[in-house]
Amino acid sequence: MTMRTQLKEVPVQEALGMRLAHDLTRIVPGSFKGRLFTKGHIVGQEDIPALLDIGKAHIYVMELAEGELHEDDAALRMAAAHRGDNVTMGQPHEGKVALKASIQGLAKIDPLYVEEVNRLGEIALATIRGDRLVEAGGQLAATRVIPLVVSEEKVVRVEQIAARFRERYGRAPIEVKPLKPMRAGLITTGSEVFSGRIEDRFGPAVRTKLESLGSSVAEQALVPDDRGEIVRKMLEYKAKEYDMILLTGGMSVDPDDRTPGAIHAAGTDIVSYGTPMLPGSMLLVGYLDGTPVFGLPGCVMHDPFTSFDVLLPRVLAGETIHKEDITAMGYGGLHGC
Ligand SMILES: Nc1nc2c(c(=O)[nH]1)N[C@H]1C(S)=C(S)[C@@H](COP(=O)(O)OP(=O)(O)OC[C@H]3O[C@@H](n4cnc5c(N)ncnc54)[C@H](O)[C@@H]3O)O[C@H]1N2
Ligand code: MOO
Repeated sequence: MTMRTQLKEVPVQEALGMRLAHDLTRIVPGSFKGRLFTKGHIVGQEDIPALLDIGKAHIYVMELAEGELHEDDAALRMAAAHRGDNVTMGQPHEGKVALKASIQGLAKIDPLYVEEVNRLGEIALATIRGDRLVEAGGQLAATRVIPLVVSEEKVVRVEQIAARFRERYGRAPIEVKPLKPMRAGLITTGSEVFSGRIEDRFGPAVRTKLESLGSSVAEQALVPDDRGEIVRKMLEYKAKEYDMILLTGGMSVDPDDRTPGAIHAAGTDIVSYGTPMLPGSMLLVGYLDGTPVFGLPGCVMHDPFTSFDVLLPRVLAGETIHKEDITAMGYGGLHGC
């Protein structure tokens, strides 16, 4: 082993038979971005024009010093440090290692952890937002070091931050919580629906949403805009021990909007009526003796992604929603209006 990593530049015309020290990227706007050559590839005669085409007049021949890591090995070690339950780790690709969800579930990624790692410098850890639904195979994070060669000490620092996180929270920094199948009782308010003036469109929308997450609507009732009727139905569903009670419609400001009042009158501890996210600002979330209750405004029937799509996966993952979870939704919560 040499004392310092030796990176020797060799003109491509003289590189015949030499091994590439890293993946080489080709980008053609609009049609291609990826690796043209893989680390370890032995340069052949036919490769020389292709290398020149991507602007490589020289290649690196590398002898790694003790205490230094190649970008691929550094990325693999860092990804392994971050990785927790239900997360798969890919192979290095242009010095980058991706972490993906192996199941549908709730992504758990701590923003302060991500910042602490990135504060080290020469390290890039990019993630999706945590506490959001991720589908099986969906990406969670990708990590790499910035230089081609990095001191091993830097990677050890990442491993120490990850170990401290695990010790403190009893879980890995990046993991996916599985969703429990839950049975919901659904109460659809609205005299125009109850009387048959218009067809119910909320039931099918909520049913589809729950089923896509492995849960179901066990029972649905249509009720008029009448506080007493709504309260009675809620207490009936509570007695039937459904895992969740969902109410639709009548969530805004009209005199016929009786749903929030009824949810309160039934004895629900209201965590929040009103959510700083659009669409879904009139959503109510609370607990009736421990059973999660959602009051769903009209937009949930219409928009594909609302505050309900943020909060439902958390409830299905077994988490309790607190007031701070709601107030934190405003920043980045404007999706449409
Ligand atoms: N002046 C204000 N107007 C509105 C506010 C506000 O704060 N001030 N909030 C807006 C927001 S945000 C939403 S979302 C909507 C919907 O609120 P509601 O939950 O009260 O919805 P409804 O008034 O009950 O119904 C609205 C609309 O949707 C139809 N609907 C309701 N349920 C069903 C169903 N099961 N099947 C088919 N169609 C249904 C209903 O007939 C109305 O057309 O309010 C904004 N306005
Ligand atoms: O509950 Mo409504 O957005 O917020 O459309």
